[in-house]
Amino acid sequence: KEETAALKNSHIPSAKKLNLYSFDFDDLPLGEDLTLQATIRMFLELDLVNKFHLSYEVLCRWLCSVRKNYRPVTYHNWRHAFNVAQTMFTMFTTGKMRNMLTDLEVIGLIVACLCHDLDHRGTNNAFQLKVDSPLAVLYSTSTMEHHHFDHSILILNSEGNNIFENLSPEDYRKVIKILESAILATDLALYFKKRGNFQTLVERGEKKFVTEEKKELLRNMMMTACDVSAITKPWPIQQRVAKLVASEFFEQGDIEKSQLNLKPHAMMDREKEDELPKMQVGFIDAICMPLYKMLAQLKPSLQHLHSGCVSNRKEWQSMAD
Ligand SMILES: C=CCCOc1ncc(C(=C)O)cc1-c1nc2c(CC)[n+](C3CN(CC)C3)[nH]c2c(=O)[nH]1
Repeated sequence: KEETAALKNSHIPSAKKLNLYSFDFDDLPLGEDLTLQATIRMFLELDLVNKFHLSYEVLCRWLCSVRKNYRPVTYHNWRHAFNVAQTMFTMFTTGKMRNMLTDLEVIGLIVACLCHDLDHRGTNNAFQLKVDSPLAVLYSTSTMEHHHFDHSILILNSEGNNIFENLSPEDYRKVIKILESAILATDLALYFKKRGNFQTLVERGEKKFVTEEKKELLRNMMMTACDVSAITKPWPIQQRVAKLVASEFFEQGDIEKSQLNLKPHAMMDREKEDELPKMQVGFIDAICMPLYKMLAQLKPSLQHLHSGCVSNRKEWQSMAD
């Protein structure tokens, strides 16, 4: 398609120009095409095209397919996936995590970030069950996350979209396993289940994460850290994103009230909008802060994420007071 050719023949701006190495990266100034070029730039900066003999044209076609397979929902759209991937890129580079991971893990995680919310409908797992969506029949747990992974495989299996076509059969099997585990890990229910194990390792001063099990645990904690990384951004960015998240939550709450005659979760009830700052502080304390604290303990070069989260918590707390 012409979109693939346009991207393939376009001049890709430098990482410096795109501010890709910053934990304070803001996608707002970038137009749609520039988000695709910035993603290509990340693959080039990580030298993934050479290391895995990626066909540049297939990479461009695959990226156009991924973006097209995100629905234009209020928050869980292409830009969310793009931002999550940029945080992962910055954790690898500025955050100095790269030397803890193999090349296969690096490409697996970047692809997982870009694909982790594919075909999201702007509603959560609980909602799928409430409306008896076919997805809930297919997957009773981590419903959406299983669908996002499925959709990732669907795209890879489409003509001219398999970026992993030149990998050895063994590497192919490994990277798909990394992809599946990483995408499923974005279900916060799984994060809660595994966080204790990670805490034990970090408190014991684990630095290497050598066994397969420990590597998978680290990768999956990184996925959650990237997924909620908007909570660490400079306040004006965090406030803008929180409004998008809140409106998507409220859209679901509206449906639950009007069409399902159900009382929505407070977070999804626009009549409780004044409680959002308090809920954000709760979300930060329950989910975000412990994770960024552990990651900063493991790698001091990740401290910026923790500091951003601390400073946004102060902003939300002052709004709640
Ligand atoms: C202002 C509040 C509404 C917007 O909310 C947000 N805005 C931005 C971000 C972000 C990552 O930047 C994150 C949130 C945000 N996300 C939340 C999530 C994850 C889907 N949960 C689940 C449900 N609970 C278990 C029952 C844990 N509670 C949240 C919350 O209170 N805020």
